[in-house]
Amino acid sequence: MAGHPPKPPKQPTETPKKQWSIADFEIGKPLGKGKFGRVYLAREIKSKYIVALKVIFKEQIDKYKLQHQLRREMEIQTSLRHPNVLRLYGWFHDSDRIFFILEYAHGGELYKELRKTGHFSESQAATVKEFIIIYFFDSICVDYIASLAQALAYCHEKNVIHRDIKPENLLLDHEGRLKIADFGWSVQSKTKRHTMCGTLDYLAPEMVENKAHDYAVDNWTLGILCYEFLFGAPPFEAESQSDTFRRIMKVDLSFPSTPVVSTEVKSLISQVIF
Ligand SMILES: Nc1ncnc2c1ncn2[C@@H]1O[C@H](COP(=O)(O)OP(=O)(O)OP(=O)(O)O)[C@@H](O)[C@H]1O
Repeated sequence: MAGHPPKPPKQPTETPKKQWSIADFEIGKPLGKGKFGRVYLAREIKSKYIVALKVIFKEQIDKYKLQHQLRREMEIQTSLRHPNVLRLYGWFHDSDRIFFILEYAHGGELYKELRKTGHFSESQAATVKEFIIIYFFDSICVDYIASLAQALAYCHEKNVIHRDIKPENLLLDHEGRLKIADFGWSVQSKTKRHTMCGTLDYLAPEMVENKAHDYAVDNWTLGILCYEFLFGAPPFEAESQSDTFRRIMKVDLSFPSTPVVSTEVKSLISQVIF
């Protein structure tokens, strides 16, 4: 079951209007556990295509009244097609569970990679030139920040705001390519939104204050992640949530003396986190 076929014979979506069921899959090892269910490695029996099957318990969804959020996640993630956005091929359900058929990210969480190394070198995170080119002039991406910037630019073009970009929601495929996952907090909207969501450390001031916000909140997070990739911790980390809140509101940004990071990159981060 383990392993990833280099050239899958057929993707689950290629059969039009197929009604999937659990009988179509062989279930393999557990890949992880989320708040509302578990994720398993799985293989579609007919095509032998390897996927990740996310199993969510309806009881939990009902309990926390998350039906709308889940439907939004399904609709948004199925509609997105970008090399750095994790594919949601389809979904199905039985009497008590909902199943998401997801692209399998063989490399797991970027978060674990970050925790292993402590921080990335500047060239791993992205060169300032590449970052600017990718984000503002839409050129080729070479690494994490650049990939993320490009994927976010794509989402924003489609009026999708992710709103919960953080290392835990970034997965890596078998080639180490970054994939944005977990569109549970995302919205598709041209107008400003009001819902407070996401993890405090990565939230923009307008989000922590529960004010109207738009795609700029994802760009803010890009700056936060760039900082975390380079220094190993997000810039406004504090002992308590209220201290983090205060630091975000003041944009209390400082750069540690080590690891050594170029002035250009520091200045870029300061500009993104304005
Ligand atoms: N497509 C995938 N490929 C490989 N591993 C995955 C995939 N999706 C999830 N995982 C693993 O399973 C874990 C749980 O994923 P899941 O999306 O359920 O949880 P989560 O990120 O905590 O989301 P939520 O906040 O919605 O509970 C992830 O942290 C990751 O390690």
